Amino acid sequence: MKVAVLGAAGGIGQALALLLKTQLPAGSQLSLYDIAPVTPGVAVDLSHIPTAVEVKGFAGEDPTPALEGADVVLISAGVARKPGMDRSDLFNINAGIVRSLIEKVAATCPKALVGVITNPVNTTVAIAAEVLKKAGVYDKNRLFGVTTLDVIRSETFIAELKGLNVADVKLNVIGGHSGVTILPLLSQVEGVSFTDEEVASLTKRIQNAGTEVVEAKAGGGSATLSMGQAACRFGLSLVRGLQGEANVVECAYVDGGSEHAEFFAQPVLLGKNGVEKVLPYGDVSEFEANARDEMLDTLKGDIKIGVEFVK
Ligand SMILES: NC(=O)C1=CN([C@@H]2O[C@H](COP(=O)(O)OP(=O)(O)OC[C@H]3O[C@@H](n4cnc5c(N)ncnc54)[C@H](O)[C@@H]3O)[C@@H](O)[C@H]2O)C=CC1
Ligand SMILES: O=C([O-])CC(=O)C(=O)O
Repeated sequence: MKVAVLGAAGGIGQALALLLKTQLPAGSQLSLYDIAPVTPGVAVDLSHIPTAVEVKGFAGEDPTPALEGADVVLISAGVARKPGMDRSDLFNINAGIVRSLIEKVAATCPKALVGVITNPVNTTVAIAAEVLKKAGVYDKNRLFGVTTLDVIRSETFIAELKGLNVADVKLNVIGGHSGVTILPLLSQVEGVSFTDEEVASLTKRIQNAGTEVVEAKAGGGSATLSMGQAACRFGLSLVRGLQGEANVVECAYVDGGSEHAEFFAQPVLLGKNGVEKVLPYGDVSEFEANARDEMLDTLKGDIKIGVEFVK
């Protein structure tokens, strides 16, 4: 199994690479690429950790050597937010970065499963899809916007609020990955009940959790360590699916035939071809149904910007 991380010298990339070095199945290859010249050194550093995962690092303008033979590609290349910015403010720089990296993926490893972390995810995934379509290699089952951070934040905040063992908290987070498009389905958490006030405040906290980190880091960037963990969880789930493990389910932002939007985050069953099956996200409360319906104009607008960028 070969996993490539693009943006590997960054805050997310280095955390993710460390977790993958220690958690990928024995015999895997980890391929690190970033424009930053430090990247081969990051790989040398990681290579001293005694696990049966081979690490190689590549820097420079061309990601091709890092992508050759990749089964999974995780992309966190790009710029991160500073206080006062919205995720959509990253579009001007990150749209072009994602477009050129996906062009290389299309040319080098078109069958790879691709997880896009780079913001604004609602839009960068649409860009990736259009680039893959242009190259004639688009397979909707192989492209994912990584929304796992919304899921792990929800699990953490719910467990904290309700005094639960976080390992027991499971829920779907649907929609997209910014502001009101992030919708945790709190009504589905088993064994707890929330007051209307708790639902409103917890939903808002989860939607604004990225900003919570951006403000706390005071100009030093956005979430990197929790995102490294989230991307590792998602990347390992992709690998487990590819290896034929049964019942591997994650929420992700996919082109899954949703009635709501062209791309929509919801649970998917992962397998040897990426998405084996798009799963229903289940019953929702009245609050959640309203929040879902109200987000759709924003989400569709974000998607349209991505499609138009490539066309
Ligand atoms: N999907 C999600 O839930 C989350 C997404 N993000 C996003 O992830 C992205 C990365 O965040 P950080 O790692 O904190 O940023 P960072 O600035 O620490 O790292 C970004 C890395 O990308 C590299 N890079 C820039 N252009 C490149 C190119 N053309 N090819 C290869 N590498 C390139 C830079 O050299 C840098 O090492 C941001 O867009 C951020 O908004 C952040 C947190 C959560
Ligand atoms: O908020 C940001 O800019 C980074 C991000 O996507 C998150 O932490 O959820």
